[in-house]
Amino acid sequence: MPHSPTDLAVDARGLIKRFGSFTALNGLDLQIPRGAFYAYLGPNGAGKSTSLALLTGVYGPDGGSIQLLGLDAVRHPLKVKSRIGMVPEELSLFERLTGRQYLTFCGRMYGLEGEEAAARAAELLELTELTYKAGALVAEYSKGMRRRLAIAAALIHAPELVFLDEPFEGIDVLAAGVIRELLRELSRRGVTLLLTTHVLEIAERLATHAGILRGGKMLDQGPVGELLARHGTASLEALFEKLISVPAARNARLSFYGESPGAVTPLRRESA
Ligand SMILES: Nc1ncnc2c1ncn2[C@@H]1O[C@H](COP(=O)(O)OP(=O)(O)OP(=O)(O)O)[C@@H](O)[C@H]1O
Repeated sequence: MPHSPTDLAVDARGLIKRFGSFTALNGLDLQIPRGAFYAYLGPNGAGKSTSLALLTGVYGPDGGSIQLLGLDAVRHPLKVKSRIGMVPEELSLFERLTGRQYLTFCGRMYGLEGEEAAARAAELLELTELTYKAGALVAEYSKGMRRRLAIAAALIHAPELVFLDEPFEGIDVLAAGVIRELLRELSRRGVTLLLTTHVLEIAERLATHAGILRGGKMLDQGPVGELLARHGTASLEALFEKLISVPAARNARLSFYGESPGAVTPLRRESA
């Protein structure tokens, strides 16, 4: 059954984005029902990060429309930004603040009173298991800690819709479990989540809905059960393989290694 626009947290239609003569998004449609946990899947270069940059107002689209939470995101960017959260793939945090100061600063940027921002920062540090690092400068955080801090920062204003671009990148197994639980809890509370990941096992565990894009176009999207049934596949991984053609690299040759161990052709040195 088609969704009415008010049922949709994200309703992007015909999105176009060009970089010079290259078309990165080529009429992309993306629909996410409110409350869904949407796995946004596609091979490297499919256009996932570019489309998230458009949805969150980093770039303007060259064509198409974007409705977020029932609002036109191009015409009302500030109203929309106050209700959405984003964890980008490339993090740029304020290195000379401590983790606690950074989160409190983010809260203040969204208009929270000082005490409220500090209280929320403390809760989020606890939830992302960063309390023990709260007083250290962000510059001293490891890659996984930085990502967890970015997730905490994206939640400080209690957004109704959160975009997470590769949130599990660089996070160890235990911390990944903590973040997965945090995302599940948000989902239970009705927050709409979009997650990009190349680890399909994560998508498999969390997603209620999925969309698969390639070459800047949506190949198919919908509730996970319906998608799998439609394509006769048993898992998102099988669906991904079916919809995305086998990369050319699989048929490429490795000519300069021997067939068996030790059979590598030795380097020939130019004689002096
Ligand atoms: N600033 C830019 N200038 C030129 N081309 C760009 C720019 N940003 C992205 N592209 C191109 O747009 C296409 C989509 O890139 P994008 O980063 O959105 O892909 P992605 O699906 O997020 O990939 P990945 O899984 O590798 O993160 C790619 O071909 C990329 O080379």
